[in-house]
Amino acid sequence: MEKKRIVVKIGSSSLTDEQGKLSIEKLREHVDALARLKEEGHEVVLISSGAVAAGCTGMGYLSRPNTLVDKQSAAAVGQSLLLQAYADECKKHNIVAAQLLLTKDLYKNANATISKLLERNVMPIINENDSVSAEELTFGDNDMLSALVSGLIHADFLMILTDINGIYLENPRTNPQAQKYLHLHDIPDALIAATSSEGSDVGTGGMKSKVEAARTALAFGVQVFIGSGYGSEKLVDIFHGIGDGTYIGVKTKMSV
Ligand SMILES: Nc1ncnc2c1ncn2[C@@H]1O[C@H](COP(=O)(O)OP(=O)(O)O)[C@@H](O)[C@H]1O
Ligand SMILES: N[C@@H](CCC(=O)OP(=O)(O)O)C(=O)O
Repeated sequence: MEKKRIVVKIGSSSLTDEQGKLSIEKLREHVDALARLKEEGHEVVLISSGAVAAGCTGMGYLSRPNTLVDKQSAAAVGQSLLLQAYADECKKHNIVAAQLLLTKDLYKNANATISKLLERNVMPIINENDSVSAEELTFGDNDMLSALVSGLIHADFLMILTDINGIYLENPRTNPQAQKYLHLHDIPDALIAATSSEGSDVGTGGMKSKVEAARTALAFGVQVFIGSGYGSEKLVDIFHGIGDGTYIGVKTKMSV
């Protein structure tokens, strides 16, 4: 099978429990799936949210804070916990993890480093450098960061994992009858207008920021999947076109 360069973005909603706290069980399942993707011979880059959620307990916050400085402080506490958890789980698969904290001004400087890490079979784990970002979520959020990084490193595929299994005509939490898109060739303006920025309690940007990110990634020639999945085969399944979500810019079955 041809080696592909794959960027996987995991949102806060896919890393937290019902109380909004970092779930090591969920994180472990993601790492098992990332390891399977690497076993298939692909280069894998992870963009992971979750620093704010992981840091709330240490800061004494009962729920996700609203002010910028509170979120930045929670991220400062949570980022090290998040990375330690990833490093521990990666080690079980003999994967070395590397942390990159990027800002909008300087993210392009990471290109050579990411390439070198991939060359050495190390898995880059990227987040925004929340505690020094001048304004909240300067990339828009990690969805846009994942699209920009995908373009920067000439990725073949961007997989955006979230707590909902694809793009619906309307937010299914508001309208449970809403129809789901299985495949989109591109992201029309009407879809961006129709999607909501209302997300989960722990997430940022809702589906709107994901479809905007998908449009950016497509413009760079990167194929996109937005959806969810369970178990260690979920990312391999997404790659093979049988993921539970919406494929954008690709035929549902990828050639392998
Ligand atoms: N049209 C839509 N289709 C699917 N989900 C939508 C739509 N509009 C809004 N959403 C919401 O987007 C949420 C995912 O966004 P978010 O909470 O930011 O996730 P993440 O933490 O993974 O980035 C879903 O839980 C869903 O309620
Ligand atoms: N950088 C922040 C996450 C920002 C963000 O985009 O969150 P999400 O919508 O859950 O992907 C953090 O690590 O908590």
